[in-house]
Amino acid sequence: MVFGMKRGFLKPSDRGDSPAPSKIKSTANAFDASSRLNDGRPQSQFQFSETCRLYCENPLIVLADYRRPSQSCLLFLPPKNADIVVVDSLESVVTISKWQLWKEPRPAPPPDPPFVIQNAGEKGHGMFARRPIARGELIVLERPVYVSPRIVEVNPDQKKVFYNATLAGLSRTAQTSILSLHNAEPGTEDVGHIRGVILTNALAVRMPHTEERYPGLFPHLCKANHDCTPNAHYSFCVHTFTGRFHAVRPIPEGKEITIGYTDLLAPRIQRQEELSARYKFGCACATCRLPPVLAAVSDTKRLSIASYFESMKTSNIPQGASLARVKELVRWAEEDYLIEAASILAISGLRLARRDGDQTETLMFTVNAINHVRALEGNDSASVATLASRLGLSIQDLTLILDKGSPSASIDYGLIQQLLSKSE
Ligand SMILES: C[S@@+](CC[C@H](N)C(=O)[O-])C[C@H]1O[C@@H](n2cnc3c(N)ncnc32)[C@H](O)[C@@H]1O
Repeated sequence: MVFGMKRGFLKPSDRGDSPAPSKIKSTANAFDASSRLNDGRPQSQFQFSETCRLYCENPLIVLADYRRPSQSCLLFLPPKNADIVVVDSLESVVTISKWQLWKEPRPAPPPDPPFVIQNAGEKGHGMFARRPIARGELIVLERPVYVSPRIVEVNPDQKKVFYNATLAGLSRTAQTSILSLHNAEPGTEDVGHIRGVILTNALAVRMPHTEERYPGLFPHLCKANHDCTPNAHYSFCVHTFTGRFHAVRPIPEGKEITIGYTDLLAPRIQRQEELSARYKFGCACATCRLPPVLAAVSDTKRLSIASYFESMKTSNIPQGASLARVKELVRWAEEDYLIEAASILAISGLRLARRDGDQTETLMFTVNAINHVRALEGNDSASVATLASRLGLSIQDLTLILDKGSPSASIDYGLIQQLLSKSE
């Protein structure tokens, strides 16, 4: 579950070094192969000299800086078909190269992609619905082409070489997709294009070997524009190493598919300031264009939810929280299609109801939470399975219940009761 993750987690102030190539050289010309690292020897056994450069074919690993073993390395995956580059320390690169997931077949995108990338006027390119998309439908699923930690340690003299190498190992298609991403960061020409590209486009990637989320670049996902009431949700599935968008409400054919880049619970003025500072645009979405009275209502609702979340930081069940208040906040979140917030609130509500021994409310909140998590992350989400198991219901039973009607209002609670009594 990706509660709380938002696109803008990588700020210019904490980005470290993320420059890049102005010219892409072929990998073979950029480095001398002088050592190999495919026999699993611990990195401490390697002799690093200032000019040491390293190649491995399976998978291809290029050690681009070498003075300290912890410094940044590149890993191109999968072997001989480099559609992903991972930048990390040597220790991590060795670990990553051994992930089982590279041996498994690559996850397939939806067979009939419901989106198209096209001109979005002043916004540049954008993602649009090719056909009507249902709530909870998987819109796009893809692996990142470029993943790096937030702070990349590179010797200043070697930055250009290093960042040239990061792209040089990729397939032509993957290179082209990175180079076609928008760069909203001025003044990055000196170190190359990719620094600004990461700042403008990065989405959070969960790495199986660390709690840290890494910035990742995706060919299609990064083409989606922002809306303060987005109709799609980004999540990252660590088991398949894929980023996904799901529709959080029905999207009509031709409508733009949008995600939230910033904290959607912040008031309008704050959202606009952040979008302007980081992404260099003034947001003119429908929520930002609300007349003053309605804008104030929208801000109040969002701030109230944010304040409840703040109080959840000290306790899962905040002091003084009541079922009535949580229900009201869920309703507000649903009215504004803030589905991620609605799902977190519903989970909080179910905890509260359980504490109070209120079985009916526990059931209602659990189903409500499942319904929203399904919209955010799809039926195969681990969070859906966890919530379903709390009810003692199978995913099939749940699907039967929830697919009778997508809005939470039309959930068939009678049927749930029936199934629950059957499973007891
Ligand atoms: C991740 S890119 C999105 C794809 C981009 N539009 C493109 O052409 O590749 C982010 C950039 O898109 C533009 N953008 C995104 N959402 C926007 C919006 N709601 N209004 C205006 N520009 C937007 C801004 O230039 C922003 O820096």
